[in-house]
Amino acid sequence: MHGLGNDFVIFDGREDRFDLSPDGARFVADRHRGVGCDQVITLWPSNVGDVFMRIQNADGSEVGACGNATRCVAHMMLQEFGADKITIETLAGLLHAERNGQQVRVDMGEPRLDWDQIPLAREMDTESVELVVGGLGNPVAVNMGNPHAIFFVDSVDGIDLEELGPQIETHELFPERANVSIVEKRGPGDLRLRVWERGAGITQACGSAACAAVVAASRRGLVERAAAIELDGGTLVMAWAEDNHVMMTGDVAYVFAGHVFAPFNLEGHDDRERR
Ligand SMILES: N[C@@H](CCC[C@H](N)C(=O)O)C(=O)O
Repeated sequence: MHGLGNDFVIFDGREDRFDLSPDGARFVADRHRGVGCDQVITLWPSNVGDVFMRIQNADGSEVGACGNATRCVAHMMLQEFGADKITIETLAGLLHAERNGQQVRVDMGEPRLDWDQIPLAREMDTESVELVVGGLGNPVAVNMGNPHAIFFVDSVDGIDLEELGPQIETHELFPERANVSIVEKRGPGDLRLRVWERGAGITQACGSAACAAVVAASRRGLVERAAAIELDGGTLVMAWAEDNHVMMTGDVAYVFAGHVFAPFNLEGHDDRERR
């Protein structure tokens, strides 16, 4: 599936508890050798929600949050259960999702804003982080179940995110690395966002980055706790509600790729050569 072009391979491991190693996830996500995706998602049974969603980045790392995959999995489960609401457990907590017409709305939970919750390497104001890399400086840091650095710029065009993204992702200030966003205010309640994702690189969209962006822009007084966020792959409607929860609404899409799996041994080995 994909959410605004941020694409996923989703394994249903609810019955056999299918478990993919970091190497296996890297292989599946590889766009040349494997199927190719930004994140690999595995569904497991949950004791507290309708389903547990495991998230592995294209580099094999396991993470706590993925907004776009949450919408996709929510849509699958809403269809399967014939329900209007669903709960999804992740490493970061229990998320609630519901139908919103053809779209899915997810309560992405509460942002964490203290320096040691991001986490940063040392104490500082997360609304103005002491960091300058290339032409980018003073990001807002937000944790949405995963760490985000949000840089506000006059124009997102012409910024070399391929060059600066990895430098910031792996900067010593972020002991767990960081997702890196550049945000331009295009109008009242209208933000343009480009993202370099931790463990995946440039993606067409990042739901948790959109959450972090509406929180960061609100803290800086650029929006009034709500925004339409325009990503490379489409638009997400975001709100940071008065109860401190971040609400995300957007599209999902199915990509039927079952036949692509046939040549692969999913333990992480490509056995096409033997066939
Ligand atoms: N694409 C996701 C975020 C996936 C995880 C992220 N790369 C991380 O390492 O934290 C989204 O839509 O939120």
